[in-house]
Amino acid sequence: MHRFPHTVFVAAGLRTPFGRGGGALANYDAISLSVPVAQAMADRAEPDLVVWGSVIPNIGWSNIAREIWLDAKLNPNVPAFSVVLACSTSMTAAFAAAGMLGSGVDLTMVGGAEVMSRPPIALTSAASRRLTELFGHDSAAALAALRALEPEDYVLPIRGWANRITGRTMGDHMEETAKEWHISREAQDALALRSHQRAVAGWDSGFFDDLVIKLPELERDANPRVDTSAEKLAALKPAFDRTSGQGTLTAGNSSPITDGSAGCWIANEAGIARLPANTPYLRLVDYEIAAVDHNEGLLMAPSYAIPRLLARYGLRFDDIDLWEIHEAFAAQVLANVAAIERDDWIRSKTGVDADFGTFVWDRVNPNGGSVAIGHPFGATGARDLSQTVKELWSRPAGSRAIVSVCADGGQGTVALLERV
Ligand SMILES: CC(=O)CC(=O)SCCNC(=O)CCNC(=O)[C@H](O)C(C)(C)COP(=O)(O)OP(=O)(O)OC[C@H]1O[C@@H](n2cnc3c(N)ncnc32)[C@H](O)[C@@H]1OP(=O)(O)O
Repeated sequence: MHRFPHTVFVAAGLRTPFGRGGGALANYDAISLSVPVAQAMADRAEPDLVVWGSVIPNIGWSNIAREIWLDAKLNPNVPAFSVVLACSTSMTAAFAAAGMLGSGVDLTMVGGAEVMSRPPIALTSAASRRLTELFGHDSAAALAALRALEPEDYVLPIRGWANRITGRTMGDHMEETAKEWHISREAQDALALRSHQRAVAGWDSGFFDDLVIKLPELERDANPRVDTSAEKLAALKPAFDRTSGQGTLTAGNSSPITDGSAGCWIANEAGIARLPANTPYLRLVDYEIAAVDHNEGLLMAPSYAIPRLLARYGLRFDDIDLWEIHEAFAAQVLANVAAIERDDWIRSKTGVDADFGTFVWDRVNPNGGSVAIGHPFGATGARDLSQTVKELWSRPAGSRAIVSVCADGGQGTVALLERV
């Protein structure tokens, strides 16, 4: 079975080091933080198309992909467009680019960025209507109205990283899902500790050296902690449910506020041949995008997408050599895996009637995940893809990987990759 009419490859790209919110990269914006990534990647090969995205809206631009490319002073004849699908933004950029290969588009640069340190402050529709009407006719009155703005005239579009419809944060939603799936604090902290230990080991062993560019302000991811431990994680107070005594999500087992930009390559055979000879790449066999109602769990869509994707190829858990699962929260990884381990749940929710066997936990995120590395929304998919490509590149031909990224809005993207 083939998803695409042609063979599609994902090749490892580059990213910035990921900075802590309010830290070394806080003075960048999503464009300026992506420029060095685009330049470093274009030094390796000029793409035929650029697809990029950033989740937090910015009033100063709309097509961020084109702005990055032009600010990077690269060939203006290369087209560029933007996509947004919450935390699955750069996964979606990859899928969009894969579908556009052919007819002169052989090599595409895809990715995303987020500067979570600087969420923009906007005005309500009513306040901006008042001002724009005045600015057209009476500048003095407009300036007076500007000075008279009240706190209720302002909007923080990403208020505490909240879902627009429910007004509740991602953490609030996940806390509810964790309770529903009986995900223990101990299991969450254990996953978080593993994430940090593996990310630190990945840096120490040089795994990240050719995946991450250096910036003057930061040369290595700032979030992975050498100084964390099971005891320190257990001592942290709940971050979202602070009052019931039942809260289990903490600053330690949640992905932190992060700044970063990441890219990778999507190409056909002709495009892969244009990359430097030592560039690792995998075949993008297929992908699945799922969407669920909020009440099913805001971050639970991967558990709908994964069974559908595995069943399409008759694969069982054991056939997947590497699972790269975005860790929005440790609890979200655990809840999604708990769901796909239950045959009855899979059957009733997805219509897939299959026995996938036993989930192999030690194949998950061998070089750390978003809890330790950080999660700049738009960049996470491209980071996950590059990390997967690099890891599976050292495995035998035929090895397979699943990359899974949950997203606000009850959506999720999952890719099936294979070492050729
Ligand atoms: C959006 C989508 O489409 C899908 C998704 O991915 S959903 C996920 C999106 N992302 C989010 O929602 C972000 C979630 N995270 C957050 O909101 C915030 O990080 C948070 C509220 C959980 C914590 O914020 P915070 O309190 O400012 O964190 P921070 O100051 O770093 O840590 C608090 C304390 O815990 C400590 N700590 C954190 N991690 C630790 C660890 N691993 N070990 C030991 N201590 C740790 C810190 O040192 C700090 O201690 P002090 O107060 O003594 O300095």
